[in-house]
This record gives sequence, C-alpha cells and structure tokens, in this order.
Amino acid sequence: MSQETIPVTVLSGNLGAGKTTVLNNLLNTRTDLDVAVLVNDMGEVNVDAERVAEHSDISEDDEELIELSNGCICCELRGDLLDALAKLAQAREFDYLVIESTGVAEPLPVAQTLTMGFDQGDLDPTEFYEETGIEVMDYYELDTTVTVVDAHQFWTTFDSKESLMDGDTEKDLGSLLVEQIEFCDVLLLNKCDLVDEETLDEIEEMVEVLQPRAEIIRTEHGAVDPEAIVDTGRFDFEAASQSAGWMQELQEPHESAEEEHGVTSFVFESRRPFHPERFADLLDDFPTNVVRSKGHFWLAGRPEMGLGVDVAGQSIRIEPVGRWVAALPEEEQAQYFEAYPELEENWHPTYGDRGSRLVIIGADMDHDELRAELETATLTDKEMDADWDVFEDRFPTFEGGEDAEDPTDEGTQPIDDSAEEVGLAD
Ligand SMILES: Nc1nc2c(ncn2[C@@H]2O[C@H](COP(=O)(O)OP(=O)(O)OP(=O)(O)O)[C@@H](O)[C@H]2O)c(=O)[nH]1
Repeated sequence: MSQETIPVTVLSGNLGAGKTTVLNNLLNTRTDLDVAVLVNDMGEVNVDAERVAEHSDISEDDEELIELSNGCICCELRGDLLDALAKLAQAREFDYLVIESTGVAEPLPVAQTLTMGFDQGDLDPTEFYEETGIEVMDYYELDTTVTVVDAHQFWTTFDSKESLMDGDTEKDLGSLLVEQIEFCDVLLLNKCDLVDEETLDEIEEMVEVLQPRAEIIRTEHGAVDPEAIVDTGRFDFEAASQSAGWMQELQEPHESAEEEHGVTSFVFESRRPFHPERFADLLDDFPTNVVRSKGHFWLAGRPEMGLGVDVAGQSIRIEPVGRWVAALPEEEQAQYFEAYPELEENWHPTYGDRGSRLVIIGADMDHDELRAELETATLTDKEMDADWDVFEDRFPTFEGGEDAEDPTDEGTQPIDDSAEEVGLAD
C-alpha cells in the first residue's frame, strides 16, 4: 500500500447482524488510530450514525462521521459515496476509513465503486466530479471487506423467502446473505453467545464451502481483534470476485467429500437440452437441502440464448446469461474460436457450444439421486428428434432474447466466464 492512500475497511452484513457493534468496538479499541466513518442507512434518519456517535468518541457533528441516508451505497447512492469520500479526504486528515453499509447492500458493487470510481460503465459522473476530476482512488485504497453474519439468525435468514425493497429492486434475505458471504475477505460469525457449538460448526462448514477464501472469526458482541479487520491488506478485487465456492467449483470441478455436517457439492453437465416442463417442475420442487446452485443451462426450444440458474437459500432466479456462439453469424463465431480455442474442442457438430453446466451445493444431498433427477429433466433420445417448439415452456422470456431478430442486440453477449448476469426475478 502506498503512503499516500488511506486504507478502507467496508463492513457488510444483514440487518441486525452486528455491524454497528463491530464498528463501535473497533473505535473503542483502536483509539490510537484516527478513524473516519461513513455510515449508510436506508431510512431518512441515520440511526446507525446516531449509535456510533453515542457509543464512541466520534460525535454526530464531527466531520469525521459522514452519513449517507435514504438509499443504498451499492446502488443509487454510488455517486454520492464517491463525492462524499473525495470531499472528506480534501477537508480532513485521518488515518483510516471505515464504511458501514446498509443491511441490504451487496459488497461487490461497493468494492467496485471504491476501486473503479466513476469508471464503472453505468455510473453517471456527478457535478462535483465533472468540476474537480478527483477520483476516489487518488485518496483511498480498499484494504479489507468484512461481512458480519448473525449466527443466531443464520438458518432462518438462509431459508427465508422474505424480501426487501432496495430502491426499485427486490432482494430476498437468503440470497442477500449468500452474496454477502461470497464476497468478503474476513467473515465475522457474530452472536456466538446465542448459539450452541454444534450449530456454530454447522454454520461454519456451510460458510467455508460458500466462501473458501475468507478468514472466518467467531465473535460475541462484535469483539474482534482490530488487526483482523483493519490494515490487513487482504483485499484483492480479482481474488475476491473469483472466491465464491461455486465459481471455484465450476472452474475446477471435484466431487467434494462428505464433511462432518454433510455439506457437499458437485457439478452437473449435459450436452442435451433440458425439457422445459420437466426442468421447471424440478425447479419448482427443488430439494430444500440444495442451498446454492449456479450455472448456465440449455433449454429445448430456446436456440439463441443460454439461461442461468441462481439458487441461494430458498430463492431461485432464472436469468439470461448470453447468446450461444452457435447462434451467431459465422464471422462472429470465427472471432470467438480465435479468442477461445477450447470452444472448438468442445464444439458439437449440430448444437455447437450449447449445453448445461451447473454447480450444486447442499447439505446431506444424495448426489446420485439428484444427478438422476437432473438427467431425467433433459430430453430423451426420442425427444431429441422431436419438434422442440411444442413443449410447454413456462420459463420467463427475456428482452433481446430468442425472439430478437438481431443477434448482436445489447445485453446478449455470448456465454463465457465473464458473462454478466441480469438479475431478473422469476
Ligand atoms: N446477544 C448478542 N447480541 C448482539 C451481538 N452483537 C450485536 N448484538 C445486538 O444485536 C443488535 C443489532 O446489532 P447492530 O450492531 O445494530 O447490528 P447492525 O448490523 O449494525 O444492524 P443494522 O444497522 O440495522 O443493519 C443490537 O441490539 C446489538 O446489541 C452479539 O454478539 N450477541
């Protein structure tokens, strides 16, 4: 880390997990460090900021306590976050910055905002930025992303279908928890005082499978050694974005061994399309012990677009992930073959790159049984020769998808590892 930049720790975690408690604990134990704090709250009144002011040396009038209220810094307040931080750094000298996100914030976009500033594609430059040209990266360097998890509420949240509105987006608590676990350097398993040892072991095993890279620390009342969350130098955007268990599993598939609490994973692959009705039935009645599934699939009758499945806790989302290269004009295909030689190796003479690849993570799963169910949801030999358009298909259709005439439509890039997901709820 260079001398000039101010290191930043970002605290994320579900509502009530203990972020403010961790923050106050930190402020009260590292009194030698001049810490500035930015607290984000969804409501109009920044309750967390009040509580930080109440329980630490920082007062609410203090310019070291910045409040961003009435929105979320992972979405609509990204520009405000960048402005606030640039102004803070210009106005004051301090050693360290801690950002407490709202309980509904996803850590990845917050980290992206801090590491890329306004250069994020969909973020309009603010007036302040247009005038000054000051980039947040001129002053700050993201040091550690911390996710605080409520051990007591863990399984309830995980299995919850309850959803929250975040701006215009609806998020359900279970999948938000998974996202927060999947993107962090340090994971604080808080409220351990309320949970027995056996449950803690179970949670830890699940967390380790979802997020193999993070350091997991058990805490009570947010009491953690400041060294573990401040100035750790652990943050690495590339590593953090690739660290989710499902991603590693897709990159290097291996049938994971049965652990004590039976959290295992496997990758299902097929070069046959799924039957739309049978696969939809299977997803509707998906085994509840599958806690995470991610990947892309080929649906019979959808020759243009690969779809993605995203299972987190009790929520199942289907989303478009991109066009099959096989659906592109020949000149474009040639470009892909050049860029990705492995594409040609796995090319099917009739169906090209179409196929399905899903990672499934769960507790006490019967791999053989689930594999067989997935297999049964793909087309039979007879169906392979039938007309696929007559199958009942209740999967959502997507704009710019298989109905689109121009295969180069925006948002429908061919499938590769970097394919963006479009978060459309089912
Ligand atoms: N028993 C117990 N209670 C805790 C622990 N940590 C925090 N709490 C309590 O849990 C409640 C929520 O803690 P906060 O620190 O406000 O949680 P938060 O993540 O900042 O909450 P939001 O800002 O609403 O998202 C408070 O009443 C805390 O006192 C813990 O380890 N054990």
